[in-house]
Amino acid sequence: MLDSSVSPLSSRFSWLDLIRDTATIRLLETTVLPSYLNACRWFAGKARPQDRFRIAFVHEIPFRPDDAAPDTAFLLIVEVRYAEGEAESYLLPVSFVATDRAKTTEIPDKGVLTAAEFDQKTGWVIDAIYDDRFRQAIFFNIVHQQTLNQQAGQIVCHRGLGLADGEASGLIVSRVLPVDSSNSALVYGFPGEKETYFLKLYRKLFQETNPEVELVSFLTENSHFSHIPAYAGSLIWRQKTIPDITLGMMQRMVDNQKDSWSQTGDYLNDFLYAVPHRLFTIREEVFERVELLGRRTAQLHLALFSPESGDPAFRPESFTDEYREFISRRFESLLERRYAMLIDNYTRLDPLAQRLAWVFMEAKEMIDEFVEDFRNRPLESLRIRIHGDYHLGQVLATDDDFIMIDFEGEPESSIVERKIKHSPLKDVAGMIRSYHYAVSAKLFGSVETEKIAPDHLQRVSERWFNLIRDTYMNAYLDTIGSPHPLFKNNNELNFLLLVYLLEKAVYELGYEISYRPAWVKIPLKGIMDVIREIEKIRMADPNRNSDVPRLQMGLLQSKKE
Ligand SMILES: Nc1ncnc2c1ncn2[C@@H]1O[C@H](COP(=O)(O)OP(=O)(O)O)[C@@H](O)[C@H]1O
Ligand SMILES: O=P(O)(O)O[C@H]1O[C@H](CO)[C@@H](O[C@H]2O[C@H](CO)[C@@H](O)[C@H](O)[C@H]2O)[C@H](O)[C@H]1O
Repeated sequence: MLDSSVSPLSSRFSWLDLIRDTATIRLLETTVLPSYLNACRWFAGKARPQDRFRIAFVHEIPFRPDDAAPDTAFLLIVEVRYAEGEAESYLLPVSFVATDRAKTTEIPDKGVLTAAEFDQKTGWVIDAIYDDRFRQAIFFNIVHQQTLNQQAGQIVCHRGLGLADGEASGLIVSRVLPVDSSNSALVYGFPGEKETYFLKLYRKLFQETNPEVELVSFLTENSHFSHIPAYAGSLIWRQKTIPDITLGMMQRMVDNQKDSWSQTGDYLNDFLYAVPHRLFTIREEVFERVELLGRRTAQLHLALFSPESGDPAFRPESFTDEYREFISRRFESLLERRYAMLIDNYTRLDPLAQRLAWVFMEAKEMIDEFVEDFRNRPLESLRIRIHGDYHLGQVLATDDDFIMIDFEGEPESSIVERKIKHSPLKDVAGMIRSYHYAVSAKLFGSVETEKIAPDHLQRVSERWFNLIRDTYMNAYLDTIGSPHPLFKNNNELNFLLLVYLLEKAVYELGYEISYRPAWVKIPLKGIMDVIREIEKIRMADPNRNSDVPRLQMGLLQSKKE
């Protein structure tokens, strides 16, 4: 599998001296890393013109001495500079696997950086996640809470409550989880038993503790919340003068068959098959699952609502002027970008999406007025830390329950933005949008319904969605209990839910124009539902500004209607 005809990178130094080997570092920066990173799924800079790859720091993670000779992996902190915009830093652990060892190690092609020769020893420089010695070393360091001194600061390993005392002292086996995502996942287990630990190695690094570590450790150690995989530890790069940088986090491994997006898709199949027969079927089991997710979501928010917390990061806050100004500005700028994207891509949209796009553009003034209302209206509900990127794909379905994962926040937001407290209704809106996606994607993307008129499909999916949304929402609110300081009253609750639903659907619109043009109508329909509600609120308000035009719903009719 490893191609021995590739001409190797050659150094007179030994691998252990990589930090001093400036010529090899240079060569890696100029010839190896650009092509390697651009082929990695987790490298987010592929679409940006790149200026330079620089190995900004090298940390050493010695292996445990299972060999006669000491050996080590290096954590490369690779800084990528672009023609425009901010530079980014990525974590790339590397190890050197000599030719004889390579024969007995399973290394996928995508894990090989280059063939190499160090001090006359030939072999391969690989992404160290594919080297069991590295995986073992990381696990050992977390279990034993090691601190490893480096040229720049320290690598500090923290052990969490999810790693039971004594449990991890025996032999452990490990592998790389074959999920291609924005990070890398390593899993660990005891021989002959189910895998027990899941370690996420973050690839894109931020100068701040990753919000995921803050939330998961708080939920495990402070709230004892059992519907996340318990926090088992983390890997931190600590320096005196700048905030901690999180390199990895370990949690308990969850035995799951699929995530809730796939599970909801399965449930929707029954519904889909009945549509051509003009039957409307939802099994009771589906309502029970949706109700359970509503309850679990509320329990998550109750676990994050911590008025007594000594930690200011988790203390509830009010809707300050700053917060409202920040959200309003971010929203206005998002709207501008989305209108521009729609205009640029209008001709690529299908007729239904085009009609929806028209109504959205015609409603601009009404939406502006709604955002302005959010900016100025007094609000007495509270804001807390939330999941931040909550949708069906972030909830694993176990046999009879749910486990929530991926607390990193919105991928497009900066790390500081991801730590801002919001109303938990932002998460609720994320899940509601996800149910809307699930039914729309199923009905509009399946052969069973391809001959059915889009307007009819729209009505059928709306019926399913309304029932599911209400089931989820009722279970959520029942569990939160009323009155609750998180939500001042029903008026505020309904208003805030509309704000976050609109924001989420407008965000999704950009994602779909860029990645799945056939799905653009899904967020546009979500936007439509919200602006209909806004219109109702306006009409009921005697002080409304009558200059703002009414919603042009007539534009939604297809010609034959
Ligand atoms: N604790 C866990 N136990 C088992 N599988 C998990 C666990 N956490 C995540 N996964 C699996 O790994 C995938 C990626 O995890 P996620 O947290 O979403 O990482 P990323 O931020 O890289 O998308 C998930 O979709 C899920 O299949
Ligand atoms: O999970 P990510 O953090 O990568 O989120 C991005 O991709 C999601 C798609 O995978 C996208 O989510 C949208 O599509 C989902 C179905 O594929 C749906 O369940 C979500 O409700 C919808 O928002 C997400 O917006 C994007 O940030």
